[in-house]
Amino acid sequence: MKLYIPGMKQAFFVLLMLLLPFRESIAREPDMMFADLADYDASIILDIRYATTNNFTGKKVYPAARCLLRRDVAMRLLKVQEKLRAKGYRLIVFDCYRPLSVQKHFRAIMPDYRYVADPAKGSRHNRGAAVDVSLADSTGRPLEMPSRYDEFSQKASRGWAGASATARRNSELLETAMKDEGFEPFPSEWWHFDASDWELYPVSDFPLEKTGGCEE
Ligand SMILES: C[C@@H](N)C(=O)N[C@H](C)C(=O)O
Ligand SMILES: [Zn+2]
Repeated sequence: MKLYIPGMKQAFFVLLMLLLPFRESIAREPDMMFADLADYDASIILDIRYATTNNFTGKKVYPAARCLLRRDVAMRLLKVQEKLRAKGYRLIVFDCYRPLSVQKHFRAIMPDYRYVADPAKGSRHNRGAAVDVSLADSTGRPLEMPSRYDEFSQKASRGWAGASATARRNSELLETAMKDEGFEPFPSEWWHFDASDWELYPVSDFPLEKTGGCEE
């Protein structure tokens, strides 16, 4: 026996139409998971300064020297490393995901938007969508750059005219490699790069634990 309900076909069609945009939004949903870079590539040099006293605060701020990034952002950074290694270079990573509470602490010490983002808006680091990086040669020796990391002065600005030719060439090499994989250079800091789709990711404040804790 065939069951026939009047208007059934039309109702099915309307339901389908209602569900289509929902399906599209699922397809566009970004990957919110965090990845620990060390789980993927041991050739990237981790020099997580905020896990040491060698940073602009003079204090150890992170309990662990880890680079956590949104998974897709981490995959892009791995591609940068792969391409650089083929040319005889390696990435040095200074900072990745940074909890919002740490951003507030930094901002209290350095209240200048050119060097520390406003925690009211959230840094792209707080979203797991920014990295502070430099370059080393294949043996791990850091390359000359226009300034020290977190040197909050005009020396850190991209295209600073006072940089040596070598430092300029090295920072341009880094910039090109990062841009090629979808990272945007930050004008006042040669080391800082934002994932171009950073807006997709929410600001987070989970602590950087010694292990685990890779979720929002
Ligand atoms: C603090 C410095 N390393 C940095 O990452 N600055 C940018 C602007 C930020 O806070 O997002
Ligand atoms: Zn940064």
